[in-house]
Amino acid sequence: MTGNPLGLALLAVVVLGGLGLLGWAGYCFARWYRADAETRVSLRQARRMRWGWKRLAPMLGLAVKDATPTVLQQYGPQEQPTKPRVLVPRLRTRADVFGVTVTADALPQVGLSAWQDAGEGLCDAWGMRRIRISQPKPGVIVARGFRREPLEAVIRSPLLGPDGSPVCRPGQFVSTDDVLLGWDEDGTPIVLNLAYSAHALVAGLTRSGKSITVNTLLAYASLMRDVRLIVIDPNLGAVAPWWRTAYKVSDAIHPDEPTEILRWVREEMQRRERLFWSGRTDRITEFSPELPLLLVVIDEVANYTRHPDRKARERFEAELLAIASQGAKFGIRLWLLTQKPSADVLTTAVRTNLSARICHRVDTIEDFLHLFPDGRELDITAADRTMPQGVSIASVGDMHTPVRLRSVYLPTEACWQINDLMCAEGLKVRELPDHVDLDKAA
Ligand SMILES: Nc1ncnc2c1ncn2[C@@H]1O[C@H](COP(=O)(O)OP(=O)(O)OP(=O)(O)O)[C@@H](O)[C@H]1O
Repeated sequence: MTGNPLGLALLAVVVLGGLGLLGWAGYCFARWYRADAETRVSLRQARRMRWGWKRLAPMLGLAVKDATPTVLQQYGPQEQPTKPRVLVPRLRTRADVFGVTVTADALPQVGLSAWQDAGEGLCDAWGMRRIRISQPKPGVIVARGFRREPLEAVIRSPLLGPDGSPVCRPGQFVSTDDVLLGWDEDGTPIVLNLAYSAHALVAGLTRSGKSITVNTLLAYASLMRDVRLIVIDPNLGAVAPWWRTAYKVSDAIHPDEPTEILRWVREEMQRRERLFWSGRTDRITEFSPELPLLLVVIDEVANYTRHPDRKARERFEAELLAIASQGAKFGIRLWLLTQKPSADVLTTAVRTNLSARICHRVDTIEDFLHLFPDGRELDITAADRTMPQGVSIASVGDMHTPVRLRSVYLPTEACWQINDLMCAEGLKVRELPDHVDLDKAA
């Protein structure tokens, strides 16, 4: 066979085909292996959709008959009339935790409106709860099928493995990496970029999901090698997991200690001002372990801004305003959390500088309007008793209009575990307070 060129060519084709098949099988296995349980269900569903497509498309009027004879039919024997061919749009599928996205070629007479008419049939045949059909560009149809509603699903943070323990390592991220906050109702990921964003305000009634949303931010930030965390929380809830590793922490109820921390931040801003001269710039855009981005998170800020000690309260507010209005260009990011976002909690001067807004369920439309002044024109509101825990109205980054956001689920226990990891790598900054005995608590 070695001397036979045809044999050699055949052997090469078989070997290459075999290798291609092996590569494809490897790719499918890797995709399957890396997927979580929900994505695996979607992957199975996507396979069924592809297999049944040739039969389904003509039934739903998404195929066309082409009577043009092929070259063979044209020049071959002409005894029988040529049978029209059935053209079915080519289908590509992409599975994710919510369902399957189908991309198909539009055919003549089978454009967007034909797909929209077939929407209900597709929904039933593909076993979806909802389907959204769009045409992102001429000739391409996208049908997004939802097995699960993104706003109803509880989706664990990608920082956690299937058993709920962290699958991340300290220093894994940098401030320019996107932080996945959650998904909107169409399953579009909502991300935040600490380096390119500014300050933020998070509001919502108690148990509406503020801490879980901010856990994600704190967890990613603590794993960024060019970010330092400063956490202030009079209720201890948000600060406790980060007590050992954050750069500065406070659980004081009186405003004086937090004011001291904010004063240090403001002095740091003054120190950084010199860099503007040497760098011939008016803002810091690049961060490093030596010049880190400072993320300041203050939970239940109303505790300080409405504290009965008027003088202490005013000192706190003065520092807060200085950081809110000037801090961003010096590499400071301020995140304020409050149950009630009213004017007596945060002055308009502070509030207008908090450009990212996340509003979990609030009591009144006025509370919602404090975050979204044009809220009456929106068709969504957070003053809604049916709004589930973990869902908010959010406007972050360069979003044009606010969206409903389902935050990823990162429970506080997981934050403790991430901090255990950091401590194991020698990143402990301080011991837990004297009165805390973790062994006893366990
Ligand atoms: N994204 C989410 N996915 C699933 N469940 C969530 C989510 N967010 C919140 N929850 C549920 O809601 C509960 C309350 O959330 P969280 O502690 O974040 O509320 P909170 O607004 O911070 O309350 P408080 O102001 O009292 O601290 C959580 O224990 C969890 O069970």
